[in-house]
Amino acid sequence: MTRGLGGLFRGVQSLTSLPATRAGLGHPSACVSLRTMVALPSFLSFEPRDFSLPNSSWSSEMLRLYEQYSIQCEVETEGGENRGGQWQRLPSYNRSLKYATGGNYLSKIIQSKARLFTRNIRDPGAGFEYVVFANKEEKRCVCIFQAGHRLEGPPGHVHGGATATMIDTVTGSLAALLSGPVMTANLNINYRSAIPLGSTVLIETSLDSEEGRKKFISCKVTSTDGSKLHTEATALFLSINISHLLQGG
Ligand SMILES: CCCCCCCCCCCCCCCC(=O)SCCNC(=O)CCNC(=O)[C@H](O)C(C)(C)COP(=O)(O)OP(=O)(O)OC[C@H]1O[C@@H](n2cnc3c(N)ncnc32)[C@H](O)[C@@H]1OP(=O)(O)O
Repeated sequence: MTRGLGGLFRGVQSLTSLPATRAGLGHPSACVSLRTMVALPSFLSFEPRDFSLPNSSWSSEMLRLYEQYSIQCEVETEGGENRGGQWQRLPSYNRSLKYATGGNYLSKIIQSKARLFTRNIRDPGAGFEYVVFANKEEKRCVCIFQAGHRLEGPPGHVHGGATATMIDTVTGSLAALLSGPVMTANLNINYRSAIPLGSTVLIETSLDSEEGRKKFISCKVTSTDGSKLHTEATALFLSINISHLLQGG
């Protein structure tokens, strides 16, 4: 499931090799439990839901664009090599640590009730429906976003905070794809025209420049045909050591 995302969260992956106490598991026996859980027979194993796959709520426009980018995605050959397209679809679970463990158990143990903000509404179509495609070579991402009825701000339109959340998510995904664990240091947003609830929009983001631990990224939210500009933003992400978060951020 994490095919093609090998380098995505290098720093996070090292979590899996942390001693139990540093990984926040609290008790040394947690190491044993983790090993036990990994050894569970497959019929008992936990299969996480990848929320970035099509569901019944997706509009025809969302499906069309999903198809358009999917056919440009890399494919894994029988020999296990990645070949083909320049794009990759980023999987999306309801815990971000699942990216790093291929959807496995670690994230169930640490802060078991925590959920990724954008993926905590399970009712299809009610909240943030989106899929992110990344082009690592060109250092850019495209997100197809369909805003559900629970994201209302002004009547019939998307809440500015929901738009900001999506901008943070897509720019953050690009920054993490390029350099591992990051945190948003700065986000500047200009709202140009309101987004109708239920509509499908494109969130396009690209790397402007980098300087040491800093990644400067810009972002545009437009109608799917590009004719209407909804929002423009710039963001600064700083690479962090994962211990920054484990020690309380
Ligand atoms: C985490 C891994 C999970 C991966 C799974 C990903 C899953 C993928 C999908 C989800 C994607 C979602 C993405 C959401 C991302 C968030 O929403 S993160 C949450 C919101 N952000 C925060 O809470 C951050 C809070 N702030 C902090 O923790 C710290 O201030 C920071 C940002 C880590 C920086 O602290 P620091 O590392 O000590 O850096 P510091 O030494 O202060 O500054 C270093 C340099 O940056 C500059 N700088 C620092 N802050 C600023 C600023 N605000 N403005 C301008 N310059 C600044 C400094 O001036 C300095 O510059 P130089 O002097 O070197 O030229």
